[in-house]
Amino acid sequence: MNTNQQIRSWRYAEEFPYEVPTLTQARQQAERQSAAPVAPSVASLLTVLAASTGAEHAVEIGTGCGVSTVALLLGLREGAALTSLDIDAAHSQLTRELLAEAGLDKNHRVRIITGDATDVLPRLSAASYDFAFIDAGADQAEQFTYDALALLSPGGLLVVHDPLAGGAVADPVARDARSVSLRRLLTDVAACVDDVHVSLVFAGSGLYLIYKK
Ligand SMILES: C[S@@+](CC[C@H](N)C(=O)[O-])C[C@H]1O[C@@H](n2cnc3c(N)ncnc32)[C@H](O)[C@@H]1O
Repeated sequence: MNTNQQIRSWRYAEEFPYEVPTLTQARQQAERQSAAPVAPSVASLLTVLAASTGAEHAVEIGTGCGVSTVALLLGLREGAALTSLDIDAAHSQLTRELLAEAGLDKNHRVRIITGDATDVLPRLSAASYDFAFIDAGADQAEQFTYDALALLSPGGLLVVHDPLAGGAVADPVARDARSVSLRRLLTDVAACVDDVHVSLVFAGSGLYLIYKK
């Protein structure tokens, strides 16, 4: 495939997903609050991954205004638990209201926690989650990834959003602290071949999938 065909195919894939009204509502709210939501391609992938892994205990870092939260709940089986963290109380509250309005908090055990993931993640039970999603910005992504890996039980899946920091990581001349930290994260985790399977996926802003053996 040449570069033009790749760009055309990427655009087609990005515009492909159909979103249910609750996701559209969450997306509009996120845009009003400037809490950049995951792209439709990422939301649809999260739903498929949450459903296909059969996850029972999921954790999300970076609730924002709930686009990824809704996408995860659409895929999680009935009765599954989702703990979602955000440092911003207004984002947490808007997401709680959205989930209640859509009835998405009825068939799952949902906890929306307001707090800094730096403090909250070490207090969650280690090796007790089978799905984790990180979308709380590039600055702390490296630390949150290792914290989230400690929360996963063997067989669990960790999904890190935007691991290429909007393209900076792939730019060989970018030497800023974020790009260096994310490149180190990608390569260090991938090198742990006895402990993980990894895949770098370019949907939306990109995803780093880490399966814990
Ligand atoms: C890009 S938004 C998340 C968007 C959301 N995943 C969605 O799809 O709608 C990033 C969120 O991470 C939160 N955040 C940033 N630093 C954090 C931290 N240290 N602990 C918890 N949340 C944090 C921000 O408040 C913001 O709501």
